[in-house]
Amino acid sequence: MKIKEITIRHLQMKLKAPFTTSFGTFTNRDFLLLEAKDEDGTIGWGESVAFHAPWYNEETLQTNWHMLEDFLIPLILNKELKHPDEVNEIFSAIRKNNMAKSTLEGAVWDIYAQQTNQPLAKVLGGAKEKIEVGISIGIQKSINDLVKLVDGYIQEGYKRMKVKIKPGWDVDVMRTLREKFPDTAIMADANSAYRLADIDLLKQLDDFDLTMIEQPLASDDIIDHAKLQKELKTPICLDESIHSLEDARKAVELGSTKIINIKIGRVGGLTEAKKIHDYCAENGIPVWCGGMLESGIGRSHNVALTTLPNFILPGDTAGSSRYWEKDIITPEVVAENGYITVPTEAGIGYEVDREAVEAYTVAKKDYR
Ligand SMILES: O=C(O)CCC(=O)C1=CC=C[C@@H](O)[C@@H]1C(=O)O
Ligand SMILES: [Mg+2]
Repeated sequence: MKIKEITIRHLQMKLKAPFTTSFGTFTNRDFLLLEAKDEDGTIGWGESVAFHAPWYNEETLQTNWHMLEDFLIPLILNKELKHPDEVNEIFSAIRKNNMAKSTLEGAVWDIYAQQTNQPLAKVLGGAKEKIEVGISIGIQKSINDLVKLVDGYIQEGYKRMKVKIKPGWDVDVMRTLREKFPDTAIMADANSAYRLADIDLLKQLDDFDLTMIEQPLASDDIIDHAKLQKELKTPICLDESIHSLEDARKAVELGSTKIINIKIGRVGGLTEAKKIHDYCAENGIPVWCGGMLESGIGRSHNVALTTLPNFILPGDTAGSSRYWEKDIITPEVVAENGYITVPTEAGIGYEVDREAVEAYTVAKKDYR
């Protein structure tokens, strides 16, 4: 396969509900969508999960565009590729910038799956016909608002609730949720809001039978997480700290984590995500697929990856309707009773709605 043309589009999609982070609240999702065409005219799609601001990691929509245009596209355009794994190898010469790398690598995987006439899930080595998914809920104005949201999602059939916590919005919140929903799988995502000095407060969360506490400490730490895990009954799950197979190996060997949230963009693409999945499977570390408020393109890649056997915990790949009035794929990703049926068509298994893509496009550039 030889990629002959690439188009990068900046899309701006309005979120159904504002998304609050440590950087503040945003009402739109701005992201890059990459369309690649090979010499046979086969078209593949990739999505950058970088946000418009560097609050989750150091990458942004703009840094991704720069890295793709000035470094990553020139390394791939018109190059003979036998397998998408070669992209990970070619990009190893470039430091970090994983979300930018993943954007282009994902499109190459989509083309490869179409050319071998297989669903993306199958070429990745997945076999599940449906995947179990949960829902991620941001910080709300009141505990009562949160309870209503959780109740609604349980009625929709979602079986796992991920609830963001931070100092002042943690123990009381989790106690109330556990009292209201004694049998529901509940986990907390702290997004690095705590320090090792908060250990006594975090130990109080052990009373609520949480499935895990995601990334309680600094986003670049595995040492303090190892110290904290020794004191906590609840498993720690790392997200932001894990950027590669090597990071995963070191964190597991140190005892910093018992569960890993794999996000394709954060680790540089599907090839690295598979390597982390396989390592964790060999070492008894369950994984699940995190979310980054993706459109249907990124969501379809998450669905495909989650079909691998060690994705044994529900991930954050909710249905398209969780975030979008109208997604850019047809059919949209639909979660029914907490499950998504895996597409069986070749490639990502969804059609791209070009009319919707153009409607959301605020900038675009072609590369040949
Ligand atoms: O995409 C989704 O539905 C989940 C998004 C989500 O929970 C997160 C996205 C990015 C940073 C965090 O806020 C959180 C996470 O850390 O997983
Ligand atoms: Mg997280």
